[in-house]
Amino acid sequence: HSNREMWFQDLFPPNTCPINAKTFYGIMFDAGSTGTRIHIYTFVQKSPEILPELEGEIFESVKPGLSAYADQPKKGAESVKRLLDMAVDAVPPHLWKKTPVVLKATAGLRLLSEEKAQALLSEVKKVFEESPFLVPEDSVSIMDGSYEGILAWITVNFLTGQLSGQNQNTVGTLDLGGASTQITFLPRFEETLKESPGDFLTSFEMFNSTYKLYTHSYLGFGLKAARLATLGALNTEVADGQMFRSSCLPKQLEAEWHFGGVKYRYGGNKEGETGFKPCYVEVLKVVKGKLHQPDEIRGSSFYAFSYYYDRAADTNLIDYEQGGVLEVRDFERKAKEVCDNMERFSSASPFLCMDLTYITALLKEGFGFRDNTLLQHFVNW
Ligand SMILES: O=c1[nH]cnc2c1ncn2[C@@H]1O[C@H](COP(=O)(O)OP(=O)(O)O)[C@@H](O)[C@H]1O
Ligand SMILES: [Ca+2]
Repeated sequence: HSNREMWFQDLFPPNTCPINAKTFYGIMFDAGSTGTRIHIYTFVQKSPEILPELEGEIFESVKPGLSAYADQPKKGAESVKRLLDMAVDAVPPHLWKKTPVVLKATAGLRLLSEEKAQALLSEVKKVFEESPFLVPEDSVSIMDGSYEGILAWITVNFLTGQLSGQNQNTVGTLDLGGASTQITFLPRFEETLKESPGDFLTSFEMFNSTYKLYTHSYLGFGLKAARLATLGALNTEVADGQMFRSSCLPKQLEAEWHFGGVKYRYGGNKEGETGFKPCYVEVLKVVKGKLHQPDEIRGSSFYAFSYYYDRAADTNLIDYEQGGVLEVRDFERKAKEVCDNMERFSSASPFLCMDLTYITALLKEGFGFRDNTLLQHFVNW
C-alpha cells in the first residue's frame, strides 16, 4: 500500500471494496534467558466485523539473551536495536507510526536484581523511543510467569484446533526454558481445583468461553539454571577461580561457562564416580519435594517443547523437523545411555548427560509423571 491509494479509499463504503482490506503490522520481542527473538507480524483485516488474520511473520533471533548484559545495559539494548532495524526494512514507512513495538522478558530478567533488570528495560525503552514505531505505555516489561504458561497453552491448543468447536479436548503444555519451566493444563477433576495452591489457578475468557487453568512457572528450574543448581552454583557468590564439579560431566572435563553475566568454572569428578546413578542422585536434590504434584496429570498426556524438544531431537528420540511422541521413560533410557558412555557422546554438549538426567528427574520426581506418560513433542514456534 502506498499513499497513492489513500485518497480514494473514502470513496468506497467499507467492506464492499476489496481494496479496503487493511494491512497492518505488529512487532513483538521475546526476551528469553538464552536469546532475544523478534517476531514481525503482518495482519490483514478483510472487513471491520471480523478479526484480522495473520498473513505472515518474519522471525530472527540473537544470542545471548538480555540477561547476559546485566552489567552492560547499553550493550544489551544494542542487541535489540540490531533486530529492530530489520523491522524498519520490513514495515512500509507510512505504517511505522502505527506499528506497535513491545518486548516481553521472561525468566532471565526475573533472576536478576531489580536494579539490573530495570536498567536493561529502560535502555531498551530508549531504543524503542528512538525508533520510528509506536511505543505503547508499558511496552517493555517482564512477563508474569503465569501469563507465560497460559500463552503457550493457548497457542498450542489453538493451533491444534482444540479451542474451536464443541468437543474441546485440550492438552496440557510443558515448557522448559533456560531459566524457568512452566506447566499448564485445564483441570478436569474437582479435586485438582481444591488441592492446588490458589496462585496456581487462573481464569480467563476467550472466544466466549471461560477457562480456569492450572498454571505455574518455576523460577530457577529451567535447563540452564538447573545445571547451575546441580553444580551447587545457583544463587551463591562465586569465589574467584572456584571450581564446580559433578558426576554428570565427563571425568576429564574442565571448562568455563557464562550465564546471566557471571562466569562459572566447572568440570567432571576426576577421581570420584561418574555416570547415570550418581548423577541422578545429584539432580534429585534439585527437584525432590520442590514442585507441586497434581494427581490428575499422572495419567494424562502433555505437549512438551523448548528444551524438552531440543534435547529429544539432539539425541534422535524425535525427528528435528517433525517432532514426535515419547514416553517419560524414553528420556530415562537415553539419559542412562549417554551418562554411562560419556566418551562416546562427548562431541555433543558436555552437559548432555546432566540435561537428560535433569529432564527425567523433573518429569518423574518433580511433577510426578508416570514412566508411561505420553509427551507429544511440538515443533517450537
Ligand atoms: O522463538 C522462540 N519461541 C519460543 N521458544 C524458543 C524460541 N526460540 C528458541 N526457543 C526455545 O526456548 C528455549 C530457551 O528458553 P528461553 O531462552 O526462552 O528461556 P526462558 O524461557 O527461561 O526465559 C530453547 O529450548 C529454545 O529452543
Ligand atoms: Ca521462553
